[in-house]
Amino acid sequence: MDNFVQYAPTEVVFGKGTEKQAGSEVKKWGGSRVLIVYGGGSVIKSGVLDRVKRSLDEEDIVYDEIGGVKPNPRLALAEEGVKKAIEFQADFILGVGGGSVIDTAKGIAHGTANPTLDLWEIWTGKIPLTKSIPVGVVLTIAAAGSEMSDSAVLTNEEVGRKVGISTPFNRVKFAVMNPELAFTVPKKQIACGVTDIMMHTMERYFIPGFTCEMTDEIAEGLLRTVMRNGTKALENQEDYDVMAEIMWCSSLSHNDLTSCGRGKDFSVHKMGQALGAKYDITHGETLSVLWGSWARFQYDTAPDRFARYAVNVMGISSQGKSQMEIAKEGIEKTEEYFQSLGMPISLSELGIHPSDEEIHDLAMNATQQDTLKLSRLKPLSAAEVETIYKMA
Ligand SMILES: NC(=O)c1ccc[n+]([C@@H]2O[C@H](COP(=O)([O-])OP(=O)(O)OC[C@H]3O[C@@H](n4cnc5c(N)ncnc54)[C@H](O)[C@@H]3O)[C@@H](O)[C@H]2O)c1
Repeated sequence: MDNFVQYAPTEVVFGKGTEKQAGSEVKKWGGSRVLIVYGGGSVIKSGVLDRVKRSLDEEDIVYDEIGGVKPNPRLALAEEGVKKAIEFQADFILGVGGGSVIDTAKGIAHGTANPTLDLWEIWTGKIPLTKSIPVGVVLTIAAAGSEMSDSAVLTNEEVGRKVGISTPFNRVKFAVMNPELAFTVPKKQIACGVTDIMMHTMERYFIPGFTCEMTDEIAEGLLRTVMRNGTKALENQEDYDVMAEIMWCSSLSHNDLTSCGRGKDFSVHKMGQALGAKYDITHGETLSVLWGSWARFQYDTAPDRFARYAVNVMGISSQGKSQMEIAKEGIEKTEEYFQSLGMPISLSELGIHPSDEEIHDLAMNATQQDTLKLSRLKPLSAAEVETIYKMA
């Protein structure tokens, strides 16, 4: 087991009706002037935004708001939010929505605390982030895990890049999670969410060289739970217990519990972000499209790890088979599971047929111009990443 620090400071307020506690949570964490951030209107239609506002009123907390966050959230809207927050003298940012809203809220908080600095320069690491203002979240979809993660992802449309920033300042103060709020999530988004939750766990699992029994058992249990309930949610998404399991998996998959003693990789995410920035594809789809090709390209470097996954997560029988055979079956069964959710496992299923030049650009983008070796299984150069894109 490698040395590690486990830091997951977010207060989780989980269960039915908990959005009514948003106001008291904001007050508890010192907020008195709040900028509410939300997306395309589902929170208006469902009435959740009104309930959240009422709970702020009850605590005499004043607020302003910014809506219109889109999936693959844009830097430009976060910058608009920073302006609004500064004008309003906001001391707290409250995101009501999913990963796109939460990441925008995090961006607005960082920009508001650093009004003289350029947000994109902070985002890309050119300027170190040394302070922010507090963020709270009312989650409406189980997927990204941003409600407990140390990361946030924004797309800069001007330069065509989708970039994530990891920092302790991205840990939100509280996350209100009422699974009932996710009953209205479209089926495609539920499937994308389950895929993303799986990938957050798998990107911490396929790292060879460490013995981490407890961490492995948690990860394998999480994967089995989210897969079982993912299938059930597509049959009946208004089953509270099913949605509750998925929502809790979403947070645990990305609060670093499953990296303890092993760390994380996130190469599939990096390759997926390059795809998301270029083609504006839903995040979960970028992952289901790439994972099988990523795994086939390098499972021979850690067949024991892939075989363990195949047996313990995908339920493959090991009898009479070599580790390589078991590992390969595990990859195939994972792709079959993605397909059972209606997720694509190749780019062509999304109608995307990139040219060689476009694939080269994607690989250069994902590897930061071939300066970043992706993957902790086999450090992948830009040329190898190109091969994986071609396989996908
Ligand atoms: N910060 C992180 O740790 C992290 C991790 C993974 C992914 N991400 C990023 O998060 C984004 C994806 O976030 P997401 O998967 O949570 O989805 P999302 O926030 O993009 O939302 C997906 C869609 O579902 C809709 N929606 C949300 N809640 C709804 C509800 N209750 N009813 C009806 N519709 C609803 C949204 O309006 C949107 O159209 C991507 O940009 C991805 O790169 C961030």
